[in-house]
Amino acid sequence: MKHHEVVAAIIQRGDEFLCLQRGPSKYDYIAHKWEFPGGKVEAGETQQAALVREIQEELGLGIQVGSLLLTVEHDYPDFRITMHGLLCTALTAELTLHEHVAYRWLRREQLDSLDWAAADLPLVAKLQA
Ligand SMILES: Nc1nc2c([nH]c(=O)n2[C@@H]2O[C@H](COP(=O)(O)OP(=O)(O)OP(=O)(O)O)[C@@H](O)[C@H]2O)c(=O)[nH]1
Repeated sequence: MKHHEVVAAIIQRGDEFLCLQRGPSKYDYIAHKWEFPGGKVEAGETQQAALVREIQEELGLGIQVGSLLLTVEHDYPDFRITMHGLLCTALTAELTLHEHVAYRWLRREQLDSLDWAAADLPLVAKLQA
């Protein structure tokens, strides 16, 4: 089965976290789910560089990458991911959705109100712990 190394940015602003909703997908278990922005790490790229690149591409946002919150191994029916969730801060205020369909800034205790991608549930649980 295919395996991807993925980085996800848990972007904090004050006491709120940035949550993004994916649009349609060929995989129904991913479509319209909420996630932290990010994507696949390319060959030869560091996790930090991949995250800065993805957040610029997806949101037009500059970020400072901080520490690792958690690495999650998750098996979806058609592929596997190793996802590193890194704590980040936004360097700019404005964001534009280039790939996602919606965004929300939510406080810790509100995070479990969203329909998250399955791989993100351990990240959400750790933020709420
Ligand atoms: N970015 C991101 N991907 C996640 C999260 N949770 C999760 O299961 N994934 C999955 O991890 C994979 C990451 O791929 P992506 O589509 O975001 O990455 P990418 O932009 O590099 O992909 P592409 O250029 O191949 O379209 C997707 O299958 C996505 O569904 C998450 O919180 N953030």
